[in-house]
Amino acid sequence: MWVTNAVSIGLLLRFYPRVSWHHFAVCAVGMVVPDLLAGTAYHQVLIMTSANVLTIWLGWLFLNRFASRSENSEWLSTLYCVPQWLLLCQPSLIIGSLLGAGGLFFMFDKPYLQSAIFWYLNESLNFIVFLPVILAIPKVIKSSEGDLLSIFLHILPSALLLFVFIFIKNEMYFLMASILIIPTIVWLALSGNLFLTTFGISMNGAFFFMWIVHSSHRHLHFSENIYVAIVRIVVTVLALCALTIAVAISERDKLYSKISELADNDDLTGILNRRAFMNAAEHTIASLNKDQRCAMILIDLDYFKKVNDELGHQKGDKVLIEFCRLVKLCLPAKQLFGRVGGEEFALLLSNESDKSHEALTDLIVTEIGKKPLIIDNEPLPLTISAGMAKWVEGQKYEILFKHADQALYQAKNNGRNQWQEYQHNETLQAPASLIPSVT
Ligand SMILES: Nc1nc2c(ncn2[C@@H]2O[C@H](COP(=O)(O)OP(=O)(O)OP(=O)(O)O)[C@@H](O)[C@H]2O)c(=O)[nH]1
Repeated sequence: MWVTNAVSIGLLLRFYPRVSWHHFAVCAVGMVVPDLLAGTAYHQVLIMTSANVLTIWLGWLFLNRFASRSENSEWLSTLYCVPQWLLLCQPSLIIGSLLGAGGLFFMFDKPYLQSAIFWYLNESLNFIVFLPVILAIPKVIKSSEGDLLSIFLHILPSALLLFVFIFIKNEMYFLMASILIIPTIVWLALSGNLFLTTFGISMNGAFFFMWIVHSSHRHLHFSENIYVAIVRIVVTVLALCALTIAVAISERDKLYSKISELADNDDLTGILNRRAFMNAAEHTIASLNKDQRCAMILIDLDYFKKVNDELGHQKGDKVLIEFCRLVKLCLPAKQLFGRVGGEEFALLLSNESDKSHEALTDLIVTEIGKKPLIIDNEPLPLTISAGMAKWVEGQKYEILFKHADQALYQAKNNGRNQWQEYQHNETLQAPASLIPSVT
């Protein structure tokens, strides 16, 4: 029963703006039926259901109007949204619990007022345990794709605990389980995985819920109720801390990958910039063994200054973008491609045979030179020149780059629209397949 409020608000928020009064009515029915089945008095059911539906409606209204969402309207994507939920749900929780417990007090003249404290505490716990899960699941499941083994391994300890405690019907075990699981939740939170953290927290909520169901706290004295209330507050605060840590870590990771993407990629073309290409190429070259093959190709657009001068810098930018798109289409996966100068680009081909390095260089130069690029629906003839140098054992990045540059220089000197291979005896050889263009 208690759980339904948080789950209902979560679902209503997920399906906003399709929510209408029908949905609140369905929530009410969902609350009335279990109470009636449990044999609760009609008046009592009416008061409790009204208080619950009011809690849902107010909570939905407050969250919907005042809580922040990210640009793509996703919940649970900003750090401050976790404490924000709690804060925004407070009025609905307080009003709902006071009305529910107060109504019961006036109608039945029993000491129901102190149960307002329980009503409120239960709701707070549920809001932390269930609301984030409902709001986060569609998003975090998406982000966890491809990591199923890790999800399984993380979930396993919680699932085992749950299994064990379901079959041991002793209320103290449930309480112990909800405390024992806390290190697992902290571990999940520190891994920054929102999905697993919310899963762990909901497991914890389940243990705790079972403890409440199995325990006879409803008939305890006020001082014992206070003890139960303190345990609830501790569990609630721990769950909130874990959730906040997980959100903070996943936010930090997102920010970090955004920053490194901005730092490594060229603004205009999106491919690696000079520094990132050099770092990645140095790393690849250092990891090669003598049996592996690798080649550096430097590519330069022919007479690019003319494009800028005649058509403008903006068109020139579009040419660079389109050129990169075409090269990427020709490239096999995991090959490094970077912009190392204004209109100069570098490729590091590895894990291919010598033959295919040559074939690939030939393909790129021929493919781009043989058809005009289409820029703003207009054809624009463009040719490129390239220099290729094969890696030999022990060679460093700088030397390989210098050799490719020398071969490029030779290709330019030989009339452009062609590629040259650097020869270790310093003599350069023109491939027969390409005819130099006249521009
Ligand atoms: N549109 C645009 N032009 C750029 C960019 N970076 C460099 N350039 C231009 O690229 C041109 C390079 O000119 P040059 O070095 O003379 O080379 P080229 O005209 O291609 O002649 P060759 O390389 O000898 O065939 C210059 O006009 C630069 O302004 C850029 O990001 N966008």
